[in-house]
Amino acid sequence: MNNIGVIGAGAFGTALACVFANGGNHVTLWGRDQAKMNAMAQLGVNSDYLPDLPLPNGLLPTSDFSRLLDMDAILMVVPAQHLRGLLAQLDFTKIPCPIIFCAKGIESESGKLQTEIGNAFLPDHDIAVITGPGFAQEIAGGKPTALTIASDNPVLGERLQEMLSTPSLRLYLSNDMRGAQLGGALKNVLAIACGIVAGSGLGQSAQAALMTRGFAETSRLGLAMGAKIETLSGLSGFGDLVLTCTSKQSRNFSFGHTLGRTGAFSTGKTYEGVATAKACLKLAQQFNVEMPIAQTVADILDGQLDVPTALTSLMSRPLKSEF
Ligand SMILES: NC(=O)C1=CN([C@@H]2O[C@H](COP(=O)(O)OP(=O)(O)OC[C@H]3O[C@@H](n4cnc5c(N)ncnc54)[C@H](OP(=O)(O)O)[C@@H]3O)[C@@H](O)[C@H]2O)C=CC1
Ligand SMILES: O=C(CO)COP(=O)(O)O
Repeated sequence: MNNIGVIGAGAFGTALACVFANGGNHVTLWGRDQAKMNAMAQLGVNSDYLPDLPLPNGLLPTSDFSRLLDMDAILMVVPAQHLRGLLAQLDFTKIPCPIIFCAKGIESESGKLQTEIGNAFLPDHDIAVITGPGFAQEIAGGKPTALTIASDNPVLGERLQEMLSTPSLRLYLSNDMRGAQLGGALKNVLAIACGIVAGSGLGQSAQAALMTRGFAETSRLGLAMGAKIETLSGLSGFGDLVLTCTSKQSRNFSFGHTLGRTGAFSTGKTYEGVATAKACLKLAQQFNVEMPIAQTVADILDGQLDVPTALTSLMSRPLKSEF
């Protein structure tokens, strides 16, 4: 039994907290809003994000950061654009345990990955990444899920894999944190694109084409940035792309679907692909890689392209060889 901390009490943080508690661990789930965390502790449910799932025994919701002093590992599960602000506020000097980054996004202003931001604030901490195909609702409900745990340090990676795997959550080990994060972040941009195509009624053939060419785009950027093709083709890349680009359970896909169907931009939920589309363009430029799908999504989101024009321009690009 381990002491596991989770920072970020949204859908995914709560789901991970549930699965670790159901696996027999002591879990402390930290959220920034005291009233919400008190209500969660009293009612035994996260009414805002996972209202249908009672919290298991062994899970302590709190807004008191000092409750995280004695953890074996802490998972950071706040949306990617808010990681920097949160790390600037929280003091980890008395918390020496490994920190695991779980958000799927790239910081739009800087083009930085979560671990790059993490390293800047926590240079002395061991760090790792958890990512891969899994919806919070299903994970929290104990449905079987396989995710990737990535760390540069193989000893740490194995220790965390052992510590955090449970009967319903199978963690596969990787030493490619960069590839794992890129795959998880870019699939959200592609899910918006696939949602637009589906919502516009263009058919599943177009969706398959977009997913495949989107994967080619992800691989081009990933390889240019030093990621491994095995990682990009694994759970954290191809696996999550398949899940997210084909399911209305995905917020990013649904965002795109509504946009394609009605022309309206949804608000009020975490749509990581929106900010990450912008970040992709920075990285594409920096690494001199062509990313026409990410560019098109970013242009639509910026209001520079309407959906019909965007689709025509993608289809009328110069003909080229597949590889
Ligand atoms: N949901 C899912 O199925 C999965 C999500 N992920 C990833 O996990 C990450 C988190 O997503 P998810 O939990 O679903 O998001 P949610 O929208 O469900 O929850 C967001 C959480 O972040 C907190 N938060 C928002 N803004 C800030 C801020 N400025 N500072 C501190 N905390 C903040 C919210 O707190 P408050 O309630 O107080 O606003 C809330 O606890 C994303 O990167 C997502 O891609 C990964 C796999 C699956
Ligand atoms: O990352 C996810 C599934 O693996 C969840 O996707 P959404 O953020 O689009 O809901």
